[in-house]
Amino acid sequence: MSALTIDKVWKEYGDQIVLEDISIEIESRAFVALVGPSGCGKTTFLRMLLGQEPPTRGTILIDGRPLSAEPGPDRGVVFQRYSVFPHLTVLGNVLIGKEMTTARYSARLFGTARKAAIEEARAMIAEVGLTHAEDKYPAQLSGGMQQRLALAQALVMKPKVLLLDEPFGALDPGIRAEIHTLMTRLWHENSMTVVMVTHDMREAFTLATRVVAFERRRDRPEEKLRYGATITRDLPIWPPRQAGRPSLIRPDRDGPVASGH
Ligand SMILES: Nc1ncnc2c1ncn2[C@@H]1O[C@H](COP(=O)(O)OP(=O)(O)OP(=O)(O)O)[C@@H](O)[C@H]1O
Repeated sequence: MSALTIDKVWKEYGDQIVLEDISIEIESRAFVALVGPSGCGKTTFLRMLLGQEPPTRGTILIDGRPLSAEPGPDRGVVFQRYSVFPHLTVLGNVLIGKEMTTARYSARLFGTARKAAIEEARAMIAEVGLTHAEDKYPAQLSGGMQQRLALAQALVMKPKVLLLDEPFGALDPGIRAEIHTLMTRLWHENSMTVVMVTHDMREAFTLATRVVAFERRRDRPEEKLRYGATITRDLPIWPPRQAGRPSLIRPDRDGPVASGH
């Protein structure tokens, strides 16, 4: 389970109201694409789900319980850039999360614990197609490979909720299509709920189960500070997609495993 309940959430910075009265239930294993004009508070919303920012008012629950005050291993995040550590190799980047949580002070694992962690990391690296690049550093990877690495780094921690902030926004169209296929597979195979901010409507409709739009209802310059953005649309994708199940209508394209049609 990994359902999110956002109930009457507001976010204000000083006099500026950024988000206003946001309420939404996100069902377990959904893939929500969040769209909206620049500056309307999409990243702020993700940061609240991550636990980096508290709401000014309202509550956010995960599986019925309040979010912990700090980002925890139950939530993973991938940004458009800079999610990975430049001074660690591919393997080091995927291992670091385990090392930090298991060996809190030394950030090093030993013996069988280390062996098990390395095995898990290698399996995850294979999942995202980077086995041949295990010893490379991020600067030696293409943009698409870096984002695959960022996904592996987040997913090895088995997050219940994966938060994506325009993770594919800087990639070329061809590479983006490839990584969309990978993302779809990862969503089907891993038990997680995904919330992704994107500027790209095509991406939203390609990947999501539901597209949610944030917008300011009143946007005159003198009203900008007094009214925040809220949810103005909430569109389920048709035909419906369900994690782990092929789509009824396009099983060849929209499912966990390509059927070879
Ligand atoms: N820490 C902060 N302190 C003060 N204001 C902030 C802070 N973080 C965000 N804001 C303000 O909140 C508003 C929303 O910013 P946010 O980055 O969430 O928008 P966005 O929808 O993600 O934009 P974009 O699509 O351009 O990335 C902006 O006006 C920004 O200046």
